Amino acid sequence: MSASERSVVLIEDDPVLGESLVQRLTLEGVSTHWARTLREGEALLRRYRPNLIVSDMRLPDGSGEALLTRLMPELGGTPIIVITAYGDVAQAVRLLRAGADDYVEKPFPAQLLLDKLAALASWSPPPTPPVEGAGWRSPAMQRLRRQLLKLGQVDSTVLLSGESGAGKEVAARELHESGRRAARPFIAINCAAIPAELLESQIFGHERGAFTGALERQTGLAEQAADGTLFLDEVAELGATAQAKLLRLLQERRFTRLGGRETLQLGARIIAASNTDLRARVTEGSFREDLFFRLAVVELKVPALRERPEDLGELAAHFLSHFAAAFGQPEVQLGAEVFDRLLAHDWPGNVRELRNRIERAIVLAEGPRLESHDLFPEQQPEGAPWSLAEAREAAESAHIRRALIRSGNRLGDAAQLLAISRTTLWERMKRLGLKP
Ligand SMILES: Nc1ncnc2c1ncn2[C@@H]1O[C@H](COP(=O)(O)OP(=O)(O)OP(=O)(O)O)[C@@H](O)[C@H]1O
Repeated sequence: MSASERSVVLIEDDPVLGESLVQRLTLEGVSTHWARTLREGEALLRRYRPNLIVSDMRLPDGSGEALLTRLMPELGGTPIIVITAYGDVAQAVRLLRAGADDYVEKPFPAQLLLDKLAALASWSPPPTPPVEGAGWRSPAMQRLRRQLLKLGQVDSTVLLSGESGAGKEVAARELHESGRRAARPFIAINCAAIPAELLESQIFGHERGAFTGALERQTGLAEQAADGTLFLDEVAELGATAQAKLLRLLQERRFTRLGGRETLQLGARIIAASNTDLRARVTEGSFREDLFFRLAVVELKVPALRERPEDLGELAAHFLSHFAAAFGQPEVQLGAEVFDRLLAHDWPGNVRELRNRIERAIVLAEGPRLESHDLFPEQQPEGAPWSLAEAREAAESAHIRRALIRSGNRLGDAAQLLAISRTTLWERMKRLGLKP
């Protein structure tokens, strides 16, 4: 992996430590996104898919342990290094057991973290599973599909609501692909992921010289969508200026590139989505009412995963076979009692959470069969307390397994990924009872 591909989300409130880590990491060619609070950290984690997460445990708005334990299963196989307070061994053990990969104790030299990072940052996310017809069995999803099919034949603007990860983008694509614009482009914009100052030029494009750095004319996404579909995800996050521009775009169906004179026609159909209650945003005054009514010509709700248990089995099977193949694993199966556990879970992160729990479990499980504790590591029964040495060994062997999977079980390549010699790898595997 080239250095430019490495990325880290750092959650650290200490300005001096944070700044020095960002500087060191940037110098090493790692692109670093720095959050100073848990809230910011959660937003960055959802926005980027970093190669590595580094998080302090004591933050102004709460405990990093609670955040990571909650998010870990949703983060797929992404390695996590936690920064713990000096001497808090119990916390380090708890975090390693829940799935963290390593920890550093405060205070620590930046170099120590960089060394740990070098060993872990070789992780790269596997390809996203295709959306291939799984997850539409339940009555609620069948009803939704019938509505999408009808809407594909007309041009009304549609607002999709539903919890994060429920499948709003999947529904938007289904509408597009089953409709009469299917052969045209489908362009998705995540309004929350693009900084406000860039959003306008992303949507409308710009002319050469429109602002400093605009060296070439750039067509915007509204133009690229042509007479296909423009999907605006997380519209609730648009600022006041962007809302005004979007309203004008919807009213006039015309726009100009930034710094341009030519008036262009909007040919695309608009689908918008929000995982927060847009009506409530209107009531509290942060979302324009006139824009809301323009967007919500037809409103559809994508049901949460907990409301459609009939879809769980099929989706789980779909993700299992995808990730097993992506990691070059032989067929992976679910243990007998796992299905009941899946049904009992509340799925706050919906289908995305299911996908990421399965991805993480396949990377970290010890055998070809996934058991409940592989999918829900944060809910392990306490049992006999682990010593720090045991927790470290478990994290180490999980990390070695990850390297073996990534290198197709070639010891030499895995050793290189782990930045250790072949002999050292061999000895560690023997000590940990791992088979190549
Ligand atoms: N039916 C499905 N089949 C396969 N994958 C699915 C399905 N539904 C959702 N997913 C996967 O779950 C993840 C979340 O889906 P999607 O992005 O559509 O959700 P969303 O509701 O738009 O989320 P957000 O509010 O965070 O933008 C994606 O990785 C998507 O591929």
